[in-house]
Amino acid sequence: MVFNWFKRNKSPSPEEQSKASESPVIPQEVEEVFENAVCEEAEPADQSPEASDDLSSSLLPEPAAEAIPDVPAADTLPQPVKGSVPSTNAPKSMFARLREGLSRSREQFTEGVGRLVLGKKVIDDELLEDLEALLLQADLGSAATREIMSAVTEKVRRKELTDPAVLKKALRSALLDILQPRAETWAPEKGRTQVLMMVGINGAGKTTTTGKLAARWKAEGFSLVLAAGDTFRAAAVEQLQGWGQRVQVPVVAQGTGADSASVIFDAFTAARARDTDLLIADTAGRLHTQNHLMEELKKVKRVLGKQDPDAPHQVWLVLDAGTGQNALNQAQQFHEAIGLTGICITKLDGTAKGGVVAAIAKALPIPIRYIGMGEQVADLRPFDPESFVDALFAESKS
Ligand SMILES: Nc1nc2c(ncn2[C@@H]2O[C@H](COP(=O)(O)OP(=O)(O)OP(=O)(O)O)[C@@H](O)[C@H]2O)c(=O)[nH]1
Repeated sequence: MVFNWFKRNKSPSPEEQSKASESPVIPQEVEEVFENAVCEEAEPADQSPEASDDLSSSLLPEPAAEAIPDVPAADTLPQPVKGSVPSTNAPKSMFARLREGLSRSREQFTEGVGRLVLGKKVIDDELLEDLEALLLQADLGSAATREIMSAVTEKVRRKELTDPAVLKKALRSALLDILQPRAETWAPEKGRTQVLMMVGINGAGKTTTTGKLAARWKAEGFSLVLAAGDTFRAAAVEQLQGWGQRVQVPVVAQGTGADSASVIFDAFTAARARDTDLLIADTAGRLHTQNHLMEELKKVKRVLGKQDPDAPHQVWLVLDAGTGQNALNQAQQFHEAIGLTGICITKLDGTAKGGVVAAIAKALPIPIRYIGMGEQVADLRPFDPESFVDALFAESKS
């Protein structure tokens, strides 16, 4: 029976299980769980009182009521751009979407620069001061602002930049210098089960990003399992199950209040047993200032490490761009606590604070993996500095 395995194995904690054996023996039931889980149609949930207890641990249950966006084919998704391929090579609709998504940030930043230079004949100290204030207002943060200002000021001093009308070009290039070192794509590999842990504060977009990534990689031919490690918010489990249903990816879940490390540990055991390429583990939202909750994340890491010393292979922080400079604090503190290997910046579509991407890129040596600018699967795009900057500096009307 699909739903019984986790119940029968609830008693030993992950730590106890891993003590028992370095390479855990995979019970036959796990195989059965997967055989059932990967079927095209999920079994209808048994509503009897007896069965309802078993439903606390489940794979591919009923879809969540919440609407999950349609999953497009892999070749229609925005692809990572390697090297410095000009972004103008990207399909127009995708660039248009990016440009549209960044419209509020563009108004704040680029159009702000346009207003500053309007009618100016020379780049003087007053203009440079106003520019500095504008960069800070656009949430670029002090370190990125300093770097951009020193690049611009140096060009002005050397008389390489005299015309206010070409200031945007200099800004574009300085911004690109900050962003380019953070563009590093990552994708699952065939041949070993990797774990990607998603972390972040409440509502940043962890569950949604987990679902979108699963849709992308499933469409690219990878096998996946999702772990509903957010055992705190009941709706998060349903939300992830809805994504699992939609993209036909098994979801390992237990009831609300279950031990998150245990859920993720079980999911990893099951994923390894089936040679699944990737386990994506969603986790509960937590403030970077809540030490006990940060300890919980460390426990998840520890427990996974007992099955595979390299696990979790990736730990990605999901940041809501709208939190502006606070996103920078979140990134710094999550990185200090658990060591991040990637950042996803969501909700760029709803904010004028897109400059925070530069603030994060400058402050932390962590790749920015994906940016989100909408609810659809295709709105989560691999981070490509060239097209990001192009979209930010695009003319409003074209
Ligand atoms: N506009 C927009 N909305 C987004 C984006 N990414 C996520 N969202 C929305 O943000 C809301 C919160 O997303 P969730 O994925 O539930 O966030 P979470 O981090 O899992 O939340 P907790 O479980 O409470 O910690 C949802 O309504 C998402 O649809 C984005 O890039 N743009």
